[in-house]
Amino acid sequence: MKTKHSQNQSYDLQELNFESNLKNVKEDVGQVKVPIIDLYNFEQRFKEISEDLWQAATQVGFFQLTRHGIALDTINTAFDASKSFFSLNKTQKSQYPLKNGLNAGWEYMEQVRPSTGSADQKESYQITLPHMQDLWPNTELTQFKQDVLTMEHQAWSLGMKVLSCFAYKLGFQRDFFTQAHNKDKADYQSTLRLLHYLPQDKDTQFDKNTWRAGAHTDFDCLTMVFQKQGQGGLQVCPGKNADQHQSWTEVDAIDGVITCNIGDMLMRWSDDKLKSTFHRVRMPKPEEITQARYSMAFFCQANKNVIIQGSEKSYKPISAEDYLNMRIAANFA
Ligand SMILES: O=C(O)CCC(=O)C(=O)O
Ligand SMILES: [Fe+2]
Repeated sequence: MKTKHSQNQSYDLQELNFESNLKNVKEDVGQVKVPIIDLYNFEQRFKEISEDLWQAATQVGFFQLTRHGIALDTINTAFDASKSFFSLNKTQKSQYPLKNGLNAGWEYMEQVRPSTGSADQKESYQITLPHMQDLWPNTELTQFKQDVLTMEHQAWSLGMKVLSCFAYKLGFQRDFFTQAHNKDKADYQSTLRLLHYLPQDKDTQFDKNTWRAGAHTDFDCLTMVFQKQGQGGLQVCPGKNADQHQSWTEVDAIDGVITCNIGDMLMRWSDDKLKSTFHRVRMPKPEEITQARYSMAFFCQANKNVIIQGSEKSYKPISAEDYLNMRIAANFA
């Protein structure tokens, strides 16, 4: 477990200063509607879907996808693989440790959010394809790699579909973001993250700074979160700028429905048109306290050598590698 770092630290990135000074947010649960977008008949309905996604991403920053083409079976198989990995004992899991700065491997309560200064109550295993050497638990789990790779590929494909709609609306070629998230290149850095939020002992008391995942915005272009029915707790707070904060709204956890949010990389790339949104995972309620929560998140992160800058040049150009490194450094000691 890592030690706390100062909450009033100052960072080079404006995004991180927002995050470390996150306050003024009402603690009541709000009523913001998270738009639901049906991707049925994607090719034929491309323009209509693009308008719906644009509306959701510019107004709210969070949306949920239905009829997106990833079979429930694929998702459940990946959840089963995830559960089997986290069920290994610590000695087994520690053979596959998180590689420094590379979003690959296993960590246990190592992520400290700038907004809270204390460790998230979770463990995670991350898959970033070019960095998986020695990280697959093939000896313990013979089917794991295959099941997880299937999920990774399908999540990437869907992410590229959604991003093609944003490319179209931003006036880029439709495959602009697909080129920028090229799986065949060594500098690919999109990540599938398996998450296990820890069950808690009934009698443990936590202070109000303890979270399953402390409030944050994501570093990437687009995040897709897979949740399981009955394992809720994800909350969002629309409005990126700390002055505009409203209140937190709980996002429904529904099997097969994918919850998406815009990350800071795409907010920059769109000259702030698309909204990256604060979110967090609350601690379990008393009646849920002994229950674990499993989720999976796919982070579309542009390849390392891609330069992030929008057509209006509102931000200085920065490579996706430098951008991600600064964000990872602020979260992992
Ligand atoms: O587990 C969730 O529902 C959200 C996870 C998340 O926000 C993250 O890992 O960035
Ligand atoms: Fe997140």
